[in-house]
Amino acid sequence: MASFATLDTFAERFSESRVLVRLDLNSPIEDGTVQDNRRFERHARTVSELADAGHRVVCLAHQGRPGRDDFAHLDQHAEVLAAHLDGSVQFVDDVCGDEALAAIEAAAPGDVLLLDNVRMHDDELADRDPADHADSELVQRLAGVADAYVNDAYSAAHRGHASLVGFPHVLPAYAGRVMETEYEANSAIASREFDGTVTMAVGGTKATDVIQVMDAIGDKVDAFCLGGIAGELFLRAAGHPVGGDVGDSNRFDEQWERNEETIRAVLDERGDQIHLPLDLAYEGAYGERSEVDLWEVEEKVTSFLDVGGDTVDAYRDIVADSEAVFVKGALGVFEDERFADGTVGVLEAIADTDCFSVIGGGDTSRAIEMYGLDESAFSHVSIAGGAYIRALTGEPLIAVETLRDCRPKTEA
Ligand SMILES: Nc1ncnc2c1ncn2[C@@H]1O[C@H](COP(=O)(O)OP(=O)(O)O)[C@@H](O)[C@H]1O
Ligand SMILES: O=C(OP(=O)(O)O)[C@H](O)COP(=O)(O)O
Repeated sequence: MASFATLDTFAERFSESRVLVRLDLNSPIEDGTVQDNRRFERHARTVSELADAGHRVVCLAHQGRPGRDDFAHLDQHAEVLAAHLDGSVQFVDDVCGDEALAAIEAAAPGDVLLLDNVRMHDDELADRDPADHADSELVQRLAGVADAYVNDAYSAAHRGHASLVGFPHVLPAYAGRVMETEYEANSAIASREFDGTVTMAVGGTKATDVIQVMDAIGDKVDAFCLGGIAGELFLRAAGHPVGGDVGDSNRFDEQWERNEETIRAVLDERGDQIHLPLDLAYEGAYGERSEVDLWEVEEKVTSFLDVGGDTVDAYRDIVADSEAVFVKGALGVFEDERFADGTVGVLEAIADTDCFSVIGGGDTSRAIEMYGLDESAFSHVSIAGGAYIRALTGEPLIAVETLRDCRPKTEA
């Protein structure tokens, strides 16, 4: 059991408090617009529970990574979050400066504030252990105007960043409803045994997250079906001239350098479990979806945006024969209908069987409503990606560990 304190005990101890609530609102941004997704809807339940009880709710969250094109302020996030609440959300254009402190001090019972992207403050991503993060300016200044801290950001709980691990050392700390339910669901899955084939479809952009735990998950998974960035990186290790950056792309070479050794080792040891794309899809000269057989690729000159039709058929067959299927990340750029075949093909194949299934990846679950699939066809739709696959290996999540280790003494 997690044995962290939850909002049940928070409610017994605090009234009309100033509470810092760490959410994970990290979202896709298309043409400059933040896309609504399950993270807003689920975190809104935690925020509503606290605001309705009369607490002053001060939300902290991040968006993207510095230097990436999805690194952004959180003004739009405040609007999207407000749309899921009965009341409004005041965006504060500051992380922990005087403006932020003044806004927190001026908040009235039931108010909801969202501070700016915590990754805009250098302390957030500094390479420190949790106790040192607790001494940082970011944590000290905000803790000085707050009564308690709630961590609801399960999907970022694998990161040891200041706003995730610093506050429990200096404030009474509780798990929010999303943290509690995702933790329970994913821990239960980790301890479950399956008799038949267990398959994991792996895609998305954060190949590093999955590659780093693939060896550990490999003992539980019989078949990996690879697509997205990870698929191409494994193809590169297998000797194909793909898996590198072309044009403006900056997803491949950096992840290849960080993970080449691990990818080669995993391929060597677990080659029989790994299914790689047989063909790939790209945008043709007239904007149409075009496909190329893997063996015909002599040089990568354009970005591949999906797995090809033969691959989709092969992966569908594997899913159809599976007793459990886990999805981590989309197999292609499903937001563009032309490149949704891989992602949607696998999701449809899962929905057509009665296998146990978990769909994870910050963005991937959006494909469920975008393509008219029924959420009830899946056993669990997680709003986490990297955190959920780590949980499947049984590896601890640092922010969960910190909540547990710093559990308020009155509730031990
Ligand atoms: N070949 C690809 N090239 C670029 N982006 C891709 C590719 N395949 C999948 N994606 C993107 O990956 C995202 C899925 O991300 P997500 O499920 O959150 O996993 P991750 O957290 O690993 O990025 C989607 O937005 C999709 O557009
Ligand atoms: O979206 C997230 O993770 P996910 O894509 O693995 O679900 C979290 O917000 C963590 O973000 P990060 O991977 O930039 O640290």
